[in-house]
Amino acid sequence: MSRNSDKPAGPQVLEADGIRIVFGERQVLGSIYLRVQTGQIVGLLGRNGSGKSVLLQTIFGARAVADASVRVNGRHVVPAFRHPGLLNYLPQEPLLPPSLSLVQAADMLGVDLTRATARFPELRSQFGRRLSELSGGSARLVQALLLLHADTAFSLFDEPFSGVMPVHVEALAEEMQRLKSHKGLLITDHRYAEVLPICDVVYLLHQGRLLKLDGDVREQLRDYGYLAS
Ligand SMILES: Nc1ncnc2c1ncn2[C@@H]1O[C@H](COP(=O)(O)OP(=O)(O)OP(=O)(O)O)[C@@H](O)[C@H]1O
Repeated sequence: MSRNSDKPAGPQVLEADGIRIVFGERQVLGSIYLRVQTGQIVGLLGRNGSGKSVLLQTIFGARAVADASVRVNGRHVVPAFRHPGLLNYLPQEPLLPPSLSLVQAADMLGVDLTRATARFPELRSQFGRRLSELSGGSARLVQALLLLHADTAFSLFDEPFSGVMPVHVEALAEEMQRLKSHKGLLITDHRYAEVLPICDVVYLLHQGRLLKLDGDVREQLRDYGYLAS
């Protein structure tokens, strides 16, 4: 992975707070403070509809929210996506144009496709195919790998494991752990059994509040009704 020479030498810290979102009568996000540092994988869990996607969209800058503060090393970066090399974001929906081949998609993101897929030999025969010609799970895997290997300080992943078969979920989780030395990752995914072991920090979004979980994370996830008791 090439690194931009103008990036700060030390760790970078992404912080978000002041994000308040109300839909109709319901406050989806209220009391939020989130911190991700380069070198960390941060997990964001929460029940369906708790606001995880909305939070990621807001941090990325795709959703304009009055008073939202997103900072990197204390510097205001709203909307964050406008800052070159700062962060990328995999939404729940497909991100890349389906007509692109894997080679073209990798070129567009400045990623070395051979290196990005080195641990996924099955993908090698598909380099010339369009994303639309891949299976749903393979297309999801390729997009997650390309964003992971792209030269940004942070990556935000909304359900990167969705539809990906178990053997590749494991390999993708390992790849995330390997690459976190280069960047900070914020991941939300209901595959908690795969997410928890790779996380340095786990947050739970519950009734508009973002709770940082310490100690017995699974017990707290049960207490808050995310896991069955
Ligand atoms: N444009 C909108 N208008 C009204 N309500 C919305 C809008 N966008 C999101 N919501 C509501 O905000 C809440 C949070 O949605 P969000 O997609 O962030 O949840 P989530 O935690 O990502 O859920 P899931 O785990 O199902 O993906 C939901 O109740 C959703 O219906």
